[in-house]
Amino acid sequence: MPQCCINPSILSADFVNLEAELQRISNADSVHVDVMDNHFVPNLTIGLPVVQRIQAVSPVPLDAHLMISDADRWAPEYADAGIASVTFHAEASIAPVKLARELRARGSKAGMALRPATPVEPYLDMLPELDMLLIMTVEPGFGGQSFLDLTLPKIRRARAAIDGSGVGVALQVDGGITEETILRAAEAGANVFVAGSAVYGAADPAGAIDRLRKAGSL
Ligand SMILES: O=C(CO)[C@@H](O)[C@H](O)COP(=O)(O)O
Repeated sequence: MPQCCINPSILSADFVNLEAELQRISNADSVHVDVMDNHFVPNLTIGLPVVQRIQAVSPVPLDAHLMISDADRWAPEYADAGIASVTFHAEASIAPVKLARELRARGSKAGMALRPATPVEPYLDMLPELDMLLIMTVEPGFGGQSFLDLTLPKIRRARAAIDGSGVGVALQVDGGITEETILRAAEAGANVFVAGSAVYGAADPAGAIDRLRKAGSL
């Protein structure tokens, strides 16, 4: 039975009533926070002080997805701030193995993300250094895009490598996850699912999370 985590993107939340918004999605396993710097991606969101504020009032752990340049410089600060899981982009790191080790040493889970066009093979040797591998299923930068089916073979290859390695790395997908696409991603081998629009576009976000869990169950 695959683990099925739904991580609604907090960026759609009402920041005035942040605590209440987070309570509406407290049946999620974690809250996925999109940090963008208008450099690694063409969009600008929030930084560490706001992420810390979200963490202070969140009923579930945070999963910070850093879509920022110079990950080696910035990601350890998120770990130092006590963020439960910190994911950096492989394309933004000069020394990804060293960075993953540093995140763990500072008390966070270590996640690494790959853009849709980045192959997984060059990174398979470092699976033991990771708690989570994120395969982006849209081009990072914006919510509301369509799921890219062309990423499915890469998800399958990553699943085979994780199973073959015997390490317990979670395989996360992010982008375009809906009640229609989640099963395809699960069948390919993903077991952690980020859903933004599908949750916050619904009248009942908690109900949407339950429906996604059901739709993605194998
Ligand atoms: O990081 C990203 C996009 O860059 C994602 O987290 C999306 O923000 C998820 O939103 P939907 O695709 O579910 O609307």
